[in-house]
Amino acid sequence: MQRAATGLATHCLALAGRAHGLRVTLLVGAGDNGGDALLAGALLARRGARVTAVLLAPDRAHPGGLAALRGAGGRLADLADAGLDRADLVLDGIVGIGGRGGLRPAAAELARAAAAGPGLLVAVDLPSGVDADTGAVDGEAFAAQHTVTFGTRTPGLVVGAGRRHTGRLHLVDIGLGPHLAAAATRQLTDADAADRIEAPSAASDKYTQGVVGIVAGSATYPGAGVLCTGAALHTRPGLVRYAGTAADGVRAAWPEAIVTAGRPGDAGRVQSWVVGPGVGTDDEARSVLAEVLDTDLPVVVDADALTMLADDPDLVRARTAPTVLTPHDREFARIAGDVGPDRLAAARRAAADLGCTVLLKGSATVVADADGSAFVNGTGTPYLATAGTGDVLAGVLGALLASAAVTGLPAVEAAAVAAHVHGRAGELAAARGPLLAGDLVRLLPETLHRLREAPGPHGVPAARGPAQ
Ligand SMILES: NC(=O)C1=CN([C@@H]2O[C@H](COP(=O)(O)OP(=O)(O)OC[C@H]3O[C@@H](n4cnc5c(N)ncnc54)[C@H](OP(=O)(O)O)[C@@H]3O)[C@@H](O)[C@H]2O)[C@@H](O)CC1
Ligand SMILES: [K+]
Repeated sequence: MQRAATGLATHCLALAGRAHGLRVTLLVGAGDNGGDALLAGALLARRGARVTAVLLAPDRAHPGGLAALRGAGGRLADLADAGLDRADLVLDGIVGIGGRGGLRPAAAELARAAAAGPGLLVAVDLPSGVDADTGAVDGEAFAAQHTVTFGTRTPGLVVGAGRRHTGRLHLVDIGLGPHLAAAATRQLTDADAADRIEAPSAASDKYTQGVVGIVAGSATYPGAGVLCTGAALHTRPGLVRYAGTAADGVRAAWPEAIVTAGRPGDAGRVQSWVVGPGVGTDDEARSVLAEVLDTDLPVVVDADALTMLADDPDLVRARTAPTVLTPHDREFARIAGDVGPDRLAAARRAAADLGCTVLLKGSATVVADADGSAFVNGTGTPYLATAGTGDVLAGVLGALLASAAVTGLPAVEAAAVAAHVHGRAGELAAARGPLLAGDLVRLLPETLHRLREAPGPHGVPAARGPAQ
């Protein structure tokens, strides 16, 4: 706890820019979260801050924290005299990972008053009122501008409403060890993603990198085919085959692809399929979807194919090869019912029911597998909410699944890597403002290069480009 409190106080000092004369209000619950706030408040008081603690349960406040604050010259105040209308900094130690259900009335009132006041709002470990596991908020929650969290990124900080209440996230290492890796829900780092994308070696040829087949777009709307094929080509420079009625548009845009205007069966040998973006939902599209799902190859089912699948989900249940569904919330609802406030649980439920991997797109994309293992994506930008970006994600994922068929990477990890890469490409493209989906395609090689150069756990780049 002392380590957590020291890290917390250090972040507060950096955010406030000074300690001397700083007016700090601590909102303190009865658990260790309140203890962290009291201990950090004591450290700030020793540096000259004017610290006031408001105790929600005076009889049960953390004794060590309370003694430390008193010893450092901090003072206690009633709920009615919290000073939130004049505080420079508010530390939310009402409740952390031990919280259950929505905030109780007194706690909710403090969260509201803090939000209405002028102080910088910093949550201790987790904004109070946010469900640590799901990010769901039932009623009121502390609207943090910054959250200082300990040891690991709790899923609730990055998914659902929790993400909006977290503000900027700061991680304090308290020596908990690698429990992120052991947790059922993980978040990839750049180094994790790079480790899972094999760089081509001198021994590679276009087949050993995996060949992806794309069924996307239509004669009238070739755009989805062009974006999806371009994304696959820029992710794995192996071989990309295209089959469908957008053949002319795709051929003109990407002479590197092998293109047929025929059916998937006419395309030649592939190791994975992407089916759905912009294909429509007519009888021809339905029969093409059935043909692709009838193969024993990994398949990404996206966009229109998800709409068609909603009429016959058994097409996926019957498969033995990996299937990855990539719905946004409305597509998800057609197949598996409303997403609801708990996105991870919804994705896990659908994955288990259909026996596949579900990549649920949104401001925080989550990926779940039938066995319950799951990833919360940590990359991206609101600018990604624009036409065609889903076609790009499907192409990236198809390419990674094709190489996964060679390397043995589980489909759920390929999906998590695809979401991570897609988000990083979005961040790169959005550096100068709004982005177009085509920008993502062009920036994929640079994005992958940057991931490989990202520091790994030992401070060296995770991967050093093509192996010799
Ligand atoms: N674990 C670790 O390794 C480390 C943990 N650390 C820290 O410990 C924190 C976890 O501490 P914890 O387990 O004491 O629980 P905590 O979050 O303080 O909540 C319990 C209190 O909240 C109350 N309460 C509950 N629901 C509520 C609601 N809806 N609305 C209002 N109140 C509600 C509940 O009340 P009760 O039900 O008892 O009446 C009880 O008083 C963690 O977040 C981190 O900060 C670090 O120091 C470093 C190492
Ligand atoms: K908190």
